[in-house]
Amino acid sequence: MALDAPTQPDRIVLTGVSKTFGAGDKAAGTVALKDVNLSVPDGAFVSLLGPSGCGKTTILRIVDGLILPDQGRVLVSGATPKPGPDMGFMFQSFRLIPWSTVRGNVEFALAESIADKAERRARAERYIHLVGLARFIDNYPSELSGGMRQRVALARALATEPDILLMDEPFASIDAQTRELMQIELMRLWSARQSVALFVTHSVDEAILLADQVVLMGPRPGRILEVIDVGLDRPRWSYDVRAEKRFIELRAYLWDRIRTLVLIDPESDFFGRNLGAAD
Ligand SMILES: Nc1ncnc2c1ncn2[C@@H]1O[C@H](COP(=O)(O)OP(=O)(O)OP(=O)(O)O)[C@@H](O)[C@H]1O
Repeated sequence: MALDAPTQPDRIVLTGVSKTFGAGDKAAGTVALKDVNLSVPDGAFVSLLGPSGCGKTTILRIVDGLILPDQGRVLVSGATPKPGPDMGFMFQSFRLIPWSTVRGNVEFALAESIADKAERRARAERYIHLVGLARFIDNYPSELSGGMRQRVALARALATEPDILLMDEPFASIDAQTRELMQIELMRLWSARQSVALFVTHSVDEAILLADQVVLMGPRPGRILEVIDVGLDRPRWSYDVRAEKRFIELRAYLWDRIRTLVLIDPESDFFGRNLGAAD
């Protein structure tokens, strides 16, 4: 993927990556990724968009080193990826420590990277405040709503201030108003640090709003169909980006592509439906 500054080194590189789950002697398995090539330059924010089951999460898990590809090569910062404090991730199945408070959950994530207790506490408080949970800092996860728990997980992922952020639908169960505020906070943090972000979302608007590039993925077997440069000015919170002609065109284009992909996927619940036709 070329950015405005072509001299930027690629921070994440996937070359010919394929992954099949559950392939055994008898079972053929599920092909999650097929020959995926992706290069993410330093400082880029990339959204992964595509129908359910197209392999978006699998890409994140391969990039963070939690699963290995069957074929192909993955390089993160020039080396084989492995989880560590330079990588922050927030997955759909984020797990909070139930017997620990909001503060305790975020501080725990910092245990490895910040030795000084006071510094760790200050950092945790800063991010808990940032996700709007200052009033709930001493509450336990069971005392929070689903969206609030998701915000704790977000604070935990951001607090380590990682060079690479891997986020799997981090705002999925957050209410619409809070989600907009969280998007702005994420953009602010990302632009201050210029870390690399790989962001999975089902929201076309969110994908465009946040990213430098939108990677459109196709249904099974998971492939990258297109990489689109968003090309909207930053900072995007300083103007009504959704009213821009470019935003409206991109949204219409991506919606049309995704709708078509869902309707032609035989494994989709909406396969073959004539959506939009009058009854
Ligand atoms: N651990 C696993 N074992 C078996 N199959 C798996 C596993 N993980 C993923 N898959 C399958 O691989 C395919 C890709 O899954 P993945 O979660 O990457 O898709 P996705 O695009 O993130 O989906 P969604 O948008 O619904 O979260 C799917 O068919 C899924 O069922």
